[in-house]
Amino acid sequence: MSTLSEAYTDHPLHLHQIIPLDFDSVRAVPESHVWPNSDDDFPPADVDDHGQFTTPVPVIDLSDPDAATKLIGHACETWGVFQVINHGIPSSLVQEAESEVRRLFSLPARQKLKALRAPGGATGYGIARITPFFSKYMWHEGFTIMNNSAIDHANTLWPNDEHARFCDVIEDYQKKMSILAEQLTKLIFKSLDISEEEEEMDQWWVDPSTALQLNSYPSCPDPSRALGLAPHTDTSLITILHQSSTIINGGGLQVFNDGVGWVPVVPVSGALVVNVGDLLHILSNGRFISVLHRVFVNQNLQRLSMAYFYSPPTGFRVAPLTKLVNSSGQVPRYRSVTVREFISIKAKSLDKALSFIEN
Ligand SMILES: C=C1C[C@]23C[C@@]1(O)CC[C@H]2[C@@]12CCC[C@@](C)(C(=O)O1)[C@H]2[C@@H]3C(=O)O
Ligand SMILES: O=C(O)CCC(=O)C(=O)O
Ligand SMILES: [Fe+2]
Repeated sequence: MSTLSEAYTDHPLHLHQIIPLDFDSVRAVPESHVWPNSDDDFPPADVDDHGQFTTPVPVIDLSDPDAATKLIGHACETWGVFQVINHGIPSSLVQEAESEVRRLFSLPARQKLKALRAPGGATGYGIARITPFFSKYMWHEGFTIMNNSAIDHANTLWPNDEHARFCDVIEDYQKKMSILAEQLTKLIFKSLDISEEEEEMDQWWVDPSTALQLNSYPSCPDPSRALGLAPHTDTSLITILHQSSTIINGGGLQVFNDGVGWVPVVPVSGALVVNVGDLLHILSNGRFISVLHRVFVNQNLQRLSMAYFYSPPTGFRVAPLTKLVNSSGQVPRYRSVTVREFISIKAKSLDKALSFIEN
């Protein structure tokens, strides 16, 4: 059985597509990082007299899972994203993890480069994998963790015993995220009226593909000319995201909603953001939207986020769920692909990946 990190080895990148800028040393946005002005499409969504968005991203309370199921199904169908509260992850753990992430990105650039992602590798320090698809670089640095890779990289980042706290907190965070991801996936299937036993999923729950992506968006001398993360959809089944509470006027994470436009995902205290990814879009035969999202940056504040990507095992075949297609009299919109195959298609074609597997 291949692992998630092995799925990326067939798609090596060049070092200039991995090494982040030394953000501490720049006083202006270099030409390589200047994006055309996107003021034209922001703020597009309607705002009321108090400056509140009239169509905010749904916030769902998980303390009553039965009540949440319908709301989750509706949010996946209309937005492809929602925020969850009362999700059972202790806020102290989330805060500790955020402060470890801050400690990591506060290291000097030369130190962080010791944990640089290898050209054919999947884990470690570096810029977003989607970089080669754009002519400009993003105002972003990331650190990708898969399975136990945090330990190896943390040893090089903090050669003394300062890595232990980072490893312990991150391990605990990954464990709790995997429980929540499984719970959310089961609720999502329930909302589709699919029970987990119907689709041979035993192996799925035992050996899901998971990754934790730590993101830093350093403060930027001219945020109107830079972009934190370019528009993309996640390859995952679902992504669970914690964002630091920095409220960035007109910035931070934004999601695209057809008919509404780009809408900010305003941080709600204690909430986690849940995105529908491409694999759930395929399984639901396009009913659930793989949400397009992007990140803007701020002049004074660094923004941090932690994204937990949850997918079936890499060898698992993903196709529109039979029961769903049969019961609604639809035809399957997508052919079946293994998770590994889809990662490979996405690595080569990014936003065209779904159309490449369309029937
Ligand atoms: C499992 C993964 C999803 C991801 C690629 C990765 O190997 C780890 C990083 C993830 C990330 C984070 C930023 C946006 C994104 C598109 C990227 O370039 O790297 C996602 C990838 C994804 O969802 O495909
Ligand atoms: O930082 C964010 O809010 C979004 C991060 C993201 O989209 C990702 O890691 O895929
Ligand atoms: Fe994303």
